Amino acid sequence: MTETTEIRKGLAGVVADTSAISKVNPETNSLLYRGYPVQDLAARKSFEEVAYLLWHGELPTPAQLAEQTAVERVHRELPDNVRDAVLELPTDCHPMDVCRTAVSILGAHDPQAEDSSPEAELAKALRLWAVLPAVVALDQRRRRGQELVPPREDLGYSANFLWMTFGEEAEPAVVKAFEASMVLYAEHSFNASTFTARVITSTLADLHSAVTGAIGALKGPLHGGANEAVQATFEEIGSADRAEAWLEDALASKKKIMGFGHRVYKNGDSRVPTMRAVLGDLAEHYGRTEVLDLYETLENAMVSRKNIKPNLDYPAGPAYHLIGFDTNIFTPLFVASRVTGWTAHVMEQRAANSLIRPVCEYVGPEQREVP
Ligand SMILES: CC(=O)SCCNC(=O)CCNC(=O)[C@H](O)C(C)(C)COP(=O)(O)OP(=O)(O)OC[C@H]1O[C@@H](n2cnc3c(N)ncnc32)[C@H](O)[C@@H]1OP(=O)(O)O
Ligand SMILES: O=C([O-])CC(=O)C(=O)O
Repeated sequence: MTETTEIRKGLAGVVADTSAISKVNPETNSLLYRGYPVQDLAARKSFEEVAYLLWHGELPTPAQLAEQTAVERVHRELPDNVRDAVLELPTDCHPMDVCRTAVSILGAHDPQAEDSSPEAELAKALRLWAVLPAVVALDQRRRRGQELVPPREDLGYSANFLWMTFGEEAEPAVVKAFEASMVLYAEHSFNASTFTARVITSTLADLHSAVTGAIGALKGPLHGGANEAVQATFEEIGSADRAEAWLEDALASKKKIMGFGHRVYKNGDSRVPTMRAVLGDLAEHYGRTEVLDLYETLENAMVSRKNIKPNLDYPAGPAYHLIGFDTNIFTPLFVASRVTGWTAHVMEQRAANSLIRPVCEYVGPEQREVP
């Protein structure tokens, strides 16, 4: 390396490959999945249709959707051996550890684990997507000392997810809100967890390994873990009248404010307006509009103090809290959604693979003799 080598810490701004799956445009503050604006997909399409779009590049015809739905509904139940393994895990480990472990075990049992043909990759992606709600729901229930609730084949993906988690049918307004969050979380180009999945795939490792690694990358609070951290912040602050003082203290002690800022968007996150509206609907639905006061006060204070805007995790955290999910389950909800984007990227990477292996500038000691 020469003295003029430019080092891009965190690969910021580095264009590592091409992708046809989604386009994040910070200039226009837009996000397209396969060309479609995400806010329009969230308003008009089901999560099942969006999953199909991400995997296949086009929205499904009714027949294609019916075929995918039939497979998804058959694979909703957690196999006994995976369920038993999950139940063995300590209840004080993080639910992301449970997700990561469950996906790894599912891979070990998958008959097509080592088959990386496009057909097998798609089949594995679909099965994993279908079964993840059962992992998340089981984990929340076992921690609460509740019985497992089996899936229902007569419900759509989101309604069934809520059914398995809470053991009762969710109201349509809640299903709609949850569904929108699943669509918004599904895909976001070369974010850290997706890039992790692509790095793992680039070594020709299997799809379950890529998703297991991606879950590890998503867990951190600088990425997916922020939605949980936002709820913790809200609980620490307590009420809107304390938000400004809390923020002053937090900034004075150089704390990162979770749910704010983004590596790519510098003027707000394209998904926030839609998720903020969803949070507003949920707050009205549950009669909890005081949450919105705190939300707005903290956002306004952060923008006026630092000019840093919220990211998707900021409205998603309190929205999931209102629905009734335990805080430590929020990032696994992100997993259940993002598994669609991750696996679309696994397939795209495999179709035009090159081992991902950057270089670094060595700054350790010069060569020396072993004493
Ligand atoms: C769905 C998602 O994964 S979205 C991301 C979720 N993550 C979070 O919400 C965690 C909080 N946010 C952050 O830590 C950051 O904004 C990141 C990691 C998301 C992006 O960070 P980067 O692009 O690397 O920017 P970086 O962290 O260098 O921040 C640039 C400056 O803004 C400040 N900044 C950025 N975000 C925040 C924040 N949330 N709170 C306080 N200051 C912040 C940094 O301290 C830094 O200030 P400095 O130049 O005075 O040192
Ligand atoms: O793109 C990123 O860096 C993080 C993000 O918003 C996401 O993965 O949804």
